Amino acid sequence: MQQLLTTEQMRAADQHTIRREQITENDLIDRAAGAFVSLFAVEYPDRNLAIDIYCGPGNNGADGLVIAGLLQQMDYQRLIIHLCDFDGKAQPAFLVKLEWVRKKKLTIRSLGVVSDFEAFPNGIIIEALFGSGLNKPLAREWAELIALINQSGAHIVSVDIPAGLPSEGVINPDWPVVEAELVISFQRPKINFFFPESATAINGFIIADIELDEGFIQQQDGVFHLVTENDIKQIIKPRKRFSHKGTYGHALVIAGHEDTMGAALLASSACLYAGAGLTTAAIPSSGLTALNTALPEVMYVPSLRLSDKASLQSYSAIGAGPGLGKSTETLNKVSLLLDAGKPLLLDADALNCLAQEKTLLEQIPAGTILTPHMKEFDNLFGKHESWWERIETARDWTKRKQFVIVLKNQYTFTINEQGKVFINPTGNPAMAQGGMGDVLSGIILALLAQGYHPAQAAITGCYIHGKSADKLARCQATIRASELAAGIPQILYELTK
Ligand SMILES: NC(=O)C1=CN([C@@H]2O[C@H](COP(=O)(O)OP(=O)(O)OC[C@H]3O[C@@H](n4cnc5c(N)ncnc54)[C@H](O)[C@@H]3O)[C@@H](O)[C@H]2O)[C@@H](O)CC1
Ligand SMILES: Nc1ncnc2c1ncn2[C@@H]1O[C@H](COP(=O)(O)OP(=O)(O)O)[C@@H](O)[C@H]1O
Repeated sequence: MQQLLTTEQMRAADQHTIRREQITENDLIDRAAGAFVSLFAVEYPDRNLAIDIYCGPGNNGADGLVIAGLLQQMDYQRLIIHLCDFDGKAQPAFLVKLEWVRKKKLTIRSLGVVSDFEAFPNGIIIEALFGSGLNKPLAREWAELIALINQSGAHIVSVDIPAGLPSEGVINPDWPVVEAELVISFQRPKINFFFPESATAINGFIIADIELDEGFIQQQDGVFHLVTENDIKQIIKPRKRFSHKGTYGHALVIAGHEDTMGAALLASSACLYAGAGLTTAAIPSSGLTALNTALPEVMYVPSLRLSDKASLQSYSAIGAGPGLGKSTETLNKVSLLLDAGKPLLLDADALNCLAQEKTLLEQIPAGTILTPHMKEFDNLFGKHESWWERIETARDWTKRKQFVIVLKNQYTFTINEQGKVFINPTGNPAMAQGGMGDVLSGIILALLAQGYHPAQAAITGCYIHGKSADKLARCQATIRASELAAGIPQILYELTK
């Protein structure tokens, strides 16, 4: 997993690197600027582009100054530096780099008043006003300048992080923030890049490697981790020689209602494709013909027959919720499952019923996986004003009750029993269609049935789900949940070969 760092941890990594390599802060700024321009030149190769570089008073501004000098060395012809220091707080590193850049034949303007703002029409603004040193919302001249930058019509490229966006913590959508087309960030994405409230500030980001000590970074005791394909390859076990259907577990999918039988079919098919040895669907009898036609490999049990603990004993893992409907019957079934002593996944209406009977939350057994989207999460655990607070609540619950929460979103967060957060990098907007969640629960259930640890099943399931969608999205704009499910075996093949 890639450890994501808070600003404080990133500063510690800077200091560690400075000590270990016996370099100075100024050297690190040069390195950061060098890494920035290498990526910038790939994204914007035209040397005749008009580029305005807006520099603030701290190290972020110092980066901007060196970036300007390096772009000049790379033959970018139309560069103008704008110095912005409304508060008269220029930092030492900034002053050193200013002296350096003044020796070059570059146009340098001081922005005394905001109304002097100018930018090349259709040009590029490299925004280096504030980076991770932001310590309060931007106000007065800064807020006005940001509004002008955003309205300029220029392509905005931010250095490290858009000015005004905090690196971690609550993002208040009312705070002024630069709206960057691209952010070139150093070493690691900031934690807040993965929260939906950053959407206004960030259209896309790429990471510039500034060669901080990776060993030190990975040793930090961080909460947030970005999942990588390598991690997933290490978790997934290839199918064994001499194995048989009994080796891969028996999954029970409790899902579907007369009007929502598709949810049960989607979850069951994903469970099959993700490799459960046996899959049984507990659905209303009205769905039997559809089940036999669409998924002949899946067995059937009338949901009414699952009436006591003994009736659940033959299953290796149970997933309940997709399309079940909010009813007393569903609530009774969920109560029974909480006491079944089996690896358990609760989704959709199973969660909606728990939300109506909150005392049951305390009875959720350790190791259970809950897969809510934002609305289901808030129904269960209370309304939240920000995603940061939502994650804090999820961490409190998982640590206290030892269950796992999969909070679904563009970047789905899996929160494990220790309160660690694992951010899923796969997936895309072509997935924004009904039925996707049903497929996700089917995949995770299949992994649970195969004996994967709950948090690993959740992390791996999210990755496979998004990766199957990413493959389809290479040549199609929208994806049906059933297509995504059918793509799972190929993804598993790629991840295990
Ligand atoms: N490891 C890394 O990530 C590295 C980061 N570097 C750069 O250093 C930046 C951080 O530099 P700094 O810590 O100097 O911070 P910034 O350059 O982000 O800003 C610091 C200055 O802004 C002031 N300030 C903060 N919030 C303000 C507000 N709302 N209104 C007015 N003034 C405000 C502070 O008092 C301080 O004077 C990073 O974003 C990055 O660009 C690189 O230069 C070196 C390595
Ligand atoms: N824009 C997107 N980017 C990445 N993943 C997405 C996107 N839109 C939806 N998804 C994924 O699709 C699934 C939707 O789940 P859910 O809201 O429960 O859907 P449903 O109830 O319709 O099955 C989640 O796993 C979510 O992460």
